[in-house]
Amino acid sequence: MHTELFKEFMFEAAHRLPHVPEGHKCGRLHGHSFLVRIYVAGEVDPHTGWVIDFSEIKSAFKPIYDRLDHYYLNDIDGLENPTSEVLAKWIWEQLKPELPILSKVMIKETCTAGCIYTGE
Ligand SMILES: Nc1nc2c(c(=O)[nH]1)N=C([C@H](O)[C@H](O)COP(=O)(O)OP(=O)(O)OP(=O)(O)O)CN2
Ligand SMILES: [Zn+2]
Repeated sequence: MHTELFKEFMFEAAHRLPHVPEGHKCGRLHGHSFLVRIYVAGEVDPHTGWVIDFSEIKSAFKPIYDRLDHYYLNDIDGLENPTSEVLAKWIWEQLKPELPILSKVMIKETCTAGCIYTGE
């Protein structure tokens, strides 16, 4: 049986978008409670009944979480223009080597707006 799992994380961070048009509200410094949903996909092990222990996803994401939570995202290498799209790809690139069965990274930066990156 093949399944896709997810685990959610929330972090708080500040950012501004440097390439928006003059006067755009996102050019100003502001913050979000970012929601990150990490997806993995694979075969369910018949003995354990799972693809991977959710806690392994948490452990793999922890060093990334520690770089993001309560930071100014624009100061982080690779996040100088921290849109949801750029952030989702950045997280993918950090996480994929540690979690090869990673299948998607979803970011929600507000209650109504977000992005899904699948590595392409
Ligand atoms: N494609 C993208 N568009 C925007 C991004 C982004 O990362 N990718 N980011 C922003 C801002 O960071 C902004 O904080 C979030 O945008 P928005 O949904 O417009 O914010 P609101 O919650 O104020 O939206 P309303 O639905 O109008 O209340 C902007 N665009
Ligand atoms: Zn924003």
